[in-house]
Amino acid sequence: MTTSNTGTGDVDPAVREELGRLRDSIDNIDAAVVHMLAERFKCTQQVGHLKAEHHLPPADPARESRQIERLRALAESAKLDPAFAEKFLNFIIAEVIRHHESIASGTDDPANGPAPTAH
Ligand SMILES: C=C(O[C@@H]1C=C(C(=O)O)C=C[C@H]1O)C(=O)O
Repeated sequence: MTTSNTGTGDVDPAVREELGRLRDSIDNIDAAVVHMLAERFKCTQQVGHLKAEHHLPPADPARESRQIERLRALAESAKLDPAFAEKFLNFIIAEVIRHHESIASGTDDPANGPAPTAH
């Protein structure tokens, strides 16, 4: 019978140390991703308010196509799976469009980010 390693077993200390070092980097990267996404959503919330104010549609498929082409090329040169990069961007854009629809209909959650200041 095989036993699964739950992470609490008798692991070589050198392996445990290497794992801990790698996980520290993963935690730093995850924090950076969260901060970058938060900044991106701050911008897209402002775009949403601008669009609602000027009666522009929430989604812009032509812009999205250009972004996807660009991101796929960037992913390829970074040795990241372009299909994954595309899926990831589409996932984010879908959420942004949902926010833009809520802003346009006046049902947006203020927790998603403030309206831009008056100009
Ligand atoms: C942010 C915008 O709105 C939508 C969201 C996009 C995004 O998250 O990058 C891109 C295009 C639009 O469908 C925009 O038009 O720039």
